[in-house]
Amino acid sequence: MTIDNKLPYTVAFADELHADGIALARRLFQRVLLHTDPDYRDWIEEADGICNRAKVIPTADLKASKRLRVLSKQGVGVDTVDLKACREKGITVCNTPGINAEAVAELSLGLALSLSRRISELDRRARAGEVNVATTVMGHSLFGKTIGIVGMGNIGRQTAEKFKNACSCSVIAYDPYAPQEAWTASGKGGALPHTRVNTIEEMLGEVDILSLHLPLTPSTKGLVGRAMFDKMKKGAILLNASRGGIVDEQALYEALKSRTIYGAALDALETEPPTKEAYGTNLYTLPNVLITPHIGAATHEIQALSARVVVEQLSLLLTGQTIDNIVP
Ligand SMILES: O=CC(=O)O
Repeated sequence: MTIDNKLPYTVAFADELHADGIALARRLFQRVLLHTDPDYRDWIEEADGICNRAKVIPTADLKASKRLRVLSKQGVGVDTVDLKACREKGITVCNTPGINAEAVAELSLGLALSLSRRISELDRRARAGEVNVATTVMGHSLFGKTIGIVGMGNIGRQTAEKFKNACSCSVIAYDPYAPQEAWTASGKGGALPHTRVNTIEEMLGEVDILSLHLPLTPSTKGLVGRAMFDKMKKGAILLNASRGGIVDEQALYEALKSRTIYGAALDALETEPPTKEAYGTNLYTLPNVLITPHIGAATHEIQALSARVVVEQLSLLLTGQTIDNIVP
């Protein structure tokens, strides 16, 4: 600590993080640089730590950094971080797994409800003054349906629980790496007798909803494509609130256009943020697609909490302490 009781470090915010995190950083650290500040570029010379959310920090900047020791990332996915460059520079990377889980699970349930009950479509049509829409349009119930979860980490497990508790859905799940408790225990008491399968293919013909909760890695890139859509039920919907690159978007477009599957709700796309050019092409033109701009964790509560954790973890690591959430 220095005379003003602040840690003698400069910390940069590369991205928009919740004001609670920034306020905490201002209380803890001697200098805080926001990406909107004119002197933000100083971070390369001066920052000991950097807080980030979704921005890709250029590899050249990481390599050029003079003092950077810790990159503290909000959220669980680290596909936007050049981990190799960080490793080579001795920069420790940490994230905030688990904190987002409830919010992403809530969104997944919301997307499924909106798609199957056609909520956003009918909202648009009601505003456009279409009459008798309520009597001429029908959706599908979620009650009693079967959801297939791919990836039983924190988010996949919460999603399973939400669909089961809210809509009495049966759960089939695939995750070769998840620990035993993922299959038998719920967070809120009571057993969750999920059916476990050894391959994704095994569940495809059974599920009404296929929900993806995986990281984007070389082995998951393009994992969900034509071969899988062809095996799904005609009435099935795909939910993706994880990462865009996991789904082959051209194959999805074709499956939706030909009604091989019923619909898709996507909070994650291969190109983010969705560009102006992309509107009006492919997926964006289809009525049976719902798109949200990667808002899985975008609640006031979760953003405030996880921004504070990002800063706390940064201060622990800069002061030589250890934490659980270090990314290997
Ligand atoms: O996308 C959000 C996250 O990585 O947690």
